[in-house]
Amino acid sequence: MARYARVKGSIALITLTNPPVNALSAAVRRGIVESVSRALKDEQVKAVVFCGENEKFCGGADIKEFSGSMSGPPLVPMIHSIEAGEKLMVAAIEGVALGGGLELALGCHYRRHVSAQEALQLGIVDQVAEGSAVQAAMELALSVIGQPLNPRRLSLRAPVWAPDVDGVCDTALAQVKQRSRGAMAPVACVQAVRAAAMLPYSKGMERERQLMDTLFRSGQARAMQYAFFAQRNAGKWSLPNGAQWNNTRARDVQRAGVIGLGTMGRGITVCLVKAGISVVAIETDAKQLESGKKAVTAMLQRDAKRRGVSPPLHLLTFTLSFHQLRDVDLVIEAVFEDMNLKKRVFSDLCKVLRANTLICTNTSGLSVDELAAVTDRQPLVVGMHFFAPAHVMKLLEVVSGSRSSPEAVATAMALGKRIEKVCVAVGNCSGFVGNRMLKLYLDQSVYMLEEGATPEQVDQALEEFGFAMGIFKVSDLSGLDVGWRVRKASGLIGPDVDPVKPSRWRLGRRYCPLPDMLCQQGRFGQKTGRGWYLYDSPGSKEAKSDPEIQTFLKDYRHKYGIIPRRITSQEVIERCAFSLANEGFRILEDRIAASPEDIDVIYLFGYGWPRHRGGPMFYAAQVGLSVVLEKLEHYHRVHPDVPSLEPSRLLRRLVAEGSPPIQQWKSHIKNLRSHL
Ligand SMILES: CCCCCCC/C=C/C(=O)SCCNC(=O)CCNC(=O)[C@H](O)C(C)(C)COP(=O)(O)OP(=O)(O)OC[C@H]1O[C@@H](n2cnc3c(N)ncnc32)[C@H](O)[C@@H]1OP(=O)(O)O
Repeated sequence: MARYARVKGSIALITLTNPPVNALSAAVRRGIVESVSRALKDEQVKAVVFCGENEKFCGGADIKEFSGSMSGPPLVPMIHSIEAGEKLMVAAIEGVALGGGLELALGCHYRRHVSAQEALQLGIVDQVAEGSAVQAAMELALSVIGQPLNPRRLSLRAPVWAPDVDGVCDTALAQVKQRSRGAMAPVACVQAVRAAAMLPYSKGMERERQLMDTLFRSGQARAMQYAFFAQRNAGKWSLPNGAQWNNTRARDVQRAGVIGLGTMGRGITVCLVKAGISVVAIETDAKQLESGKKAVTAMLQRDAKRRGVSPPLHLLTFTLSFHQLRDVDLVIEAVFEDMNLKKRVFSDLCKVLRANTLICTNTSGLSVDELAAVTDRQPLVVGMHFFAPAHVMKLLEVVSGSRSSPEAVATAMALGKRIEKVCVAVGNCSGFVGNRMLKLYLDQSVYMLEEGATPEQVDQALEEFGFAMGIFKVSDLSGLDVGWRVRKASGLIGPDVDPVKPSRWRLGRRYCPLPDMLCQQGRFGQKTGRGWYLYDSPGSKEAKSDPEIQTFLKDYRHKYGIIPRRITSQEVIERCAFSLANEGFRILEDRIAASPEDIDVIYLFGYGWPRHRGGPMFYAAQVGLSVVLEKLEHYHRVHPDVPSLEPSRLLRRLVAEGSPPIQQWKSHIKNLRSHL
């Protein structure tokens, strides 16, 4: 809707009213068209000022409408009629002016913005005002009423022609194509800029419309719209006992403790302090404490310098003494990923913490219930699974154990939001959601190496699909020794395993010993300068093909009598993506995740899944569930020794029920026990 009011005698004030961000829904567009027409007809009105309710100009087109049939006045003709209007039009921009909101502002003859110095420099706005933008816009309108409008109409401006504009666009296009990894919209943006710079206004607009039509109809647009709402819905968590985001109060956290100042503990400390929370950071070793202190201080100083503020170092206490934790509201344990060590820390914490202090564990997959069981406060224990580097990565899995209280979950979710993470509440199982699925994706990748692929081929296929980095590059970055240690701890590698020709069969299923064999050679990835790839020196980042790995793989296949075959990019994507989705369906069956959207958000923000592909569950829906089922059945027939390739019950059920849209999957999961 749009509200119309006449103010200061000669000004029509049109207020966009569609909370929370005044998106341009059909009703809003209709309201604008009617209000503009009224203003144009009213002889007393000399100028029109547009603003948004609650000091938010406009968040753009209403994305919710994109999935249905569009009704109401179309956006572009509406903006054209404003621009062509015979009365002065001014946009009073406060808060946001995004997408169609910015277009509406650009259609006006004058603009202002409350904070965007950069927009001023770019010539997008004419003045930056302190105080009320609406008042400033009205004063501006009154001061320019009567001046000719044609020079203010953007459609009448000559294209910005530079002699080398074509070359500049070619260069930009090449760069964008490389960076966008298959995403169509960034490429179309450069093409639209080229059209704007080189063609007359109407032709440029026509070209933009064509580009927009293509994008609008694409699966990528659907994926991005889905990802947008999935991200926002993830915050609206619910537990089977009825507790949910809007009926459970989170506790206020003023002071927190962080246990362990390794890579994760340092990143978590930085996040908390940046959000204004006092942190007591604990180490057991003086040297480690000192190096943690230096690293955290340096990170905060760098960040503060970038933002032109002073680093909040006064919020930090570094200590070797657990007793300093007695006043904190919440503790995040971030010690080494070792169950016994974590249990010891949890018992020690209970001796010093107040009885009502929450204990959170930053584990990437250990049982939250098992850890909670050693404490005197099981309802106050939850998992907070951060992703490395913790001060950079947006994702936080909040793990609700079987005895975690709604208040503890609410507090961890609220704290995550406060430190600007995208939080997803998940249930407790080995690996939770993200790493439980990752295991199967990693398995498929190494099986393909056994069968004939190289790390380069697998990575290239994944990067062409849109991942920022292929799985083998990611493994080198995170360190191959991490998984090796986990496999040792879980008994998959031990004294019984032949070090020269290890078995390819463990726990009744196929096992690929290649990663273990690499670790035995000291190839831990970037940190040792050698992993699946070769690096110039330990710690360097540029991955180069390593002929030794090619020979190693050849020898390995020869040793085990494997005849290598050509593996296509299609097979790489199918085996990786469909394995992920298949485990995602099992996770939904087990009720470890509340919805497919939550799983997709985890993969988008924690594992580099390309946004223009929505997430593994959305991708499966887009490819078609019956196709995914057929492919999984095929791969399971070919690899009967890989039970995880067997299609999940839920996938079969959904296909049998006619492959309903992803939003309806939840209602097809009935009578299954929930862990959330
Ligand atoms: C009819 C014409 C069709 C063709 C038009 C072609 C040209 C125009 C294209 C566009 O305009 S596309 C849309 C461009 N706009 C955006 O992409 C903005 C997206 N929104 C945001 O980035 C953020 O939401 C924000 C505006 C910066 C606000 O961020 P904040 O963190 O303050 O709040 P959120 O939690 O993100 O959002 C609050 C609430 O509002 C809903 N919402 C936000 N933007 C839109 C929108 N454009 N359409 C519909 N709904 C929107 C969001 O889902 C949240 O809802 P709830 O979760 O609270 O229900």
